[in-house]
Amino acid sequence: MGTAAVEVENVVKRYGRAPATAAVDGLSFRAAHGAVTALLGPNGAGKTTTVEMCEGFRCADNGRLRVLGLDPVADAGALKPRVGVMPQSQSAGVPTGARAGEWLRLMAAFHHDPIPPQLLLERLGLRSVATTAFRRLSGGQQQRLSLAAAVIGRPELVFLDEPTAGLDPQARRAAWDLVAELRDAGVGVVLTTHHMDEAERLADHVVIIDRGRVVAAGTIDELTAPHQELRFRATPGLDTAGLMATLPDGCGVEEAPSGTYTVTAPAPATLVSTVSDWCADNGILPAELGVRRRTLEEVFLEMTGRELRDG
Ligand SMILES: Nc1ncnc2c1ncn2[C@@H]1O[C@H](COP(=O)(O)OP(=O)(O)OP(=O)(O)O)[C@@H](O)[C@H]1O
Repeated sequence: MGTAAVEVENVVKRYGRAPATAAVDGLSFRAAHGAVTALLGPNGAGKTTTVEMCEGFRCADNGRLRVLGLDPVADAGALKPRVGVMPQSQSAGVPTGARAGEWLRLMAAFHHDPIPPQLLLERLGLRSVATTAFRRLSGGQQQRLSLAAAVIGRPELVFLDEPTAGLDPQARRAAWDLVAELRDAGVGVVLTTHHMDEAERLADHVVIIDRGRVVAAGTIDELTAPHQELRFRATPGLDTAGLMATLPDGCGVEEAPSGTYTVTAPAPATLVSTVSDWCADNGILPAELGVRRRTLEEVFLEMTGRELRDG
C-alpha cells in the first residue's frame, strides 16, 4: 500500500485516571484512498474512540495518527474542508429547530464545490421532509441527514460511525449506494458497523477490533477463505473418529443433527476429495455434499468470542 488516507500506529487511549484497561490499546491499521475500510468490533471495543481520534476530536495518549498525511489535532484546520464526519449520535451539532434542507444548504455554503443539497435530499429520501425541523424528523431521517451533511463538501475522506444504525432496509440500500459511489469517485471511507452484511457488501478492507486492539484484518476473502466447511448427509452414527484420522491436523468432524456431518478445516485443505475417498472406502454414499466458506459473522464471533460482555 502506498500513502494511506489514514495511518494509525500503536495508538493508545485511556479514559480517566490510569484505568486498568485502555479503551484503545496499541491499535494499528491503515485505510486506503478510494477504498472502504470497515471497523468491526463488539460494543465497547474502541471503534468510536479510534474514529474520534482520527477526526481530531480526541487526543491519543500514545502512538501515531495521520489523516491525509496530517496530524488530526494539530492540523485540524487544514483537514476540516477535506474530511467528512458522520458522528455516532446523529443529532451531534444540528440545532433541533433547523429544517433539513436549510441545514444542508448551510453546510454546503462552507464548501467551494458542494454536492447540490437538493440532490442529496433526493438520493437519501429526504425531499418530503426538507422543510421539517430536525427534532421532528424520525431517527432514521436524522441519521440520513447526518450522512448527507458528512458528504456534501465532496470530501477526500469520510468517517461514518455506524452510518446505517436504525435505518430501514430501503434507506440502508440508499446509504450503501452513496458510499459505493463515493468510493468509486476516489473518496476514502472509514466506517464502523455492527452489520456484517454491510461490511460484506461495502468493505474493501475489514479491521476487526476487540478490547482496543486489532485481532484480524484483511479483505473479506482473506478473512473468510481460510475457514472452510464441508457438509454432507449420510446414515446416522458414522465413525467420525475414523474420518478425523484421515484429515489434516486441526480439522474437526461433527454430527449434528443426526445424519448431518460438518467437517471444518482451519486452513485451505482438500476436504472434498479426502472425505469422498473416505466415504467410498467405507461404502458410504454422501448426499448433498458441499463446501462453503464461513461467513464474516462466524469469523467475527470466532475472533471476538460468543459470550455477551458485561461492560
Ligand atoms: N467519554 C468516555 N469516558 C470514559 N469511558 C469511555 C468514554 N467513551 C468511551 N468510553 C469507554 O471506552 C471503551 C470503548 O468505547 P467506544 O465507544 O470507543 O467503543 P465502540 O467500539 O465504539 O463501542 P460501540 O460498538 O458500543 O459503539 C468502552 O469501555 C467505553 O465504556
